[in-house]
Amino acid sequence: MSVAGVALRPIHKRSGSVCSRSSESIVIYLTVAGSVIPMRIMESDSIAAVKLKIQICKGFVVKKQKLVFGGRELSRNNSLLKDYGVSSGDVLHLILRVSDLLVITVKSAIGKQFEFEVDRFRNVRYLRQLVAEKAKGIGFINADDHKILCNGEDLDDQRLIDDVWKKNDAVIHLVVQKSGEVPSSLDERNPEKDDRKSNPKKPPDIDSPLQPIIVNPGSKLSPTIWSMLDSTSEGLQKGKKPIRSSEGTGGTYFMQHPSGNRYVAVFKPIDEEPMAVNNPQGLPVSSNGEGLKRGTKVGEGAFREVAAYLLDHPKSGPRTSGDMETGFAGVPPTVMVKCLNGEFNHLGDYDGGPENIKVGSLQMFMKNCGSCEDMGPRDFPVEEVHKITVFDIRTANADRHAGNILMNREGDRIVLIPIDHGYCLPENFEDCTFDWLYWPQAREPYSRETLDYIQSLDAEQDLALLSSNGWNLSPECARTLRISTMLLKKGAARGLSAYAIGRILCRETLHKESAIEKILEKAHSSTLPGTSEAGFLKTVTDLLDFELDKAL
Ligand SMILES: Nc1ncnc2c1ncn2[C@@H]1O[C@H](COP(=O)(O)OP(=O)(O)OP(=O)(O)O)[C@@H](O)[C@H]1O
Repeated sequence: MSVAGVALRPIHKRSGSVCSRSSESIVIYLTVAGSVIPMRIMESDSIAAVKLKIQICKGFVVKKQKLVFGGRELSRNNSLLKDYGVSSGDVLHLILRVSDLLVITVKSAIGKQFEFEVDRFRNVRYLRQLVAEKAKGIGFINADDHKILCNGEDLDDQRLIDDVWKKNDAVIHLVVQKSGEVPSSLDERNPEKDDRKSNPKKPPDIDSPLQPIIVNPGSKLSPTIWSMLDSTSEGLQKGKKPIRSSEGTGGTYFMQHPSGNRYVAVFKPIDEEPMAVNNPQGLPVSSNGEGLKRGTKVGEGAFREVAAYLLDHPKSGPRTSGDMETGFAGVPPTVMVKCLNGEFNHLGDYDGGPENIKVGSLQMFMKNCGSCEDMGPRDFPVEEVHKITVFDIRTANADRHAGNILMNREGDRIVLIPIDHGYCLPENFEDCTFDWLYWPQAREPYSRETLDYIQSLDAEQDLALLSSNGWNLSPECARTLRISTMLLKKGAARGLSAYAIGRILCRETLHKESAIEKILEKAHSSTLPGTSEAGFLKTVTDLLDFELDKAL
């Protein structure tokens, strides 16, 4: 992944065209990182065109932009600004998804060159450890006894990579040079910078800064989840601070391993979700409680994250208490926790008291080499795409863009890891969007194994599972799960592809209702008031059968 994702200077200045006045143009105001930028655009511009203009005039690359207006993400690129109700004088919030990973090239004094992808919030000490590891492999001895220079300057171990990068181009060129005597441990080199040394008696924020929230005492957490909780908790107790991700619209924190050498988990507090009171991106608080996607509520994202993990059954069947198996789609293990730390975004002063405790989802940090946004879909294995399509269809996911699928390499094979499920199981289908719909793999038939998995799904069992874990879905969300599961099973049984099934859930344009929305409308108008849920679903089933037969 390249750091050149967000160019901070205008990429191209064109006077007299996109940034200039026109008789049909309107002025909107973009708020970004605390500043307000007026922009002249055409009312009939599509969202894609506006993003392109922002790129041309302001230098922020299109795929790193998220626009929010009136509490709603302007996520459909082919829709027009006016479709979303934007008019002259309106204020749009621009959120920039800056990548956390930087590509760093390190050159040794003897000309050997290494390339690393390093999180921008890591420090130089961490980079030196990476160099040492790599150097060992090629017999380059005592690499740890070298110093790292950038433009001739000796970089202190505690300097953040982000800080170093700011003064440089897309790639940092560092030189590793043998030093006279470099102390091997951080404590020897700069004791006052280690929290524990400088203040050995400083107590941890609370006795146990992190605790799982277990609603049903009968349900057991898996050893994998316990190990994630233990490492995160120990990391916090050792002063390893949560590090806020620069990506995303909500507060997402990387939780460090006690060694400080890697991340173990990702914490998302409910009060920092988009449009919640403590959102660190400065999004306005939701006026009606609705989240960024239609049919979701602010503050429920963390529950949805946990529900996604619980519902992602392994191939062998529904997750039982304490189960460690990876789910069919590979949703990372996720649990609800409470956590206390001064690094989180707090409205008032932080005093470490009980009112500062945050509730949110804690998800295992998954090793990755970027997201599906970073490359075209051509090389993704069909089965990897299919497992995501199965999950998204059955949960009617309203936020499946390519940035929410991480990629990892296992040998030559690319493995896809679905993340960010805070908008799955919405109350309605209005904002269902699947980026994979236009990937070629979505048109391939499902394999026998996938078909068997799909037929094993049971929405009633799923609802009971969520309920036993403390989340009783609202009747509207439960209906979504029932209908989506039914659609997936019926479509797959007819031999339809993920594309053919998925497109029934998605709107083509902002105001054109999807097939499933039309079916629900028809079902409503053809059932009498007071009809039972089972009766209503029977009508939906008949209409769905008709729609699916049309797709054959
Ligand atoms: N389980 C995970 N393992 C590794 N990295 C993760 C994980 N979850 C999230 N991330 C990283 O954190 C970033 C922000 O997380 P995420 O996309 O879930 O936040 P968000 O605020 O919900 O985003 P969005 O604006 O897309 O809704 C991701 O782009 C990804 O790089």
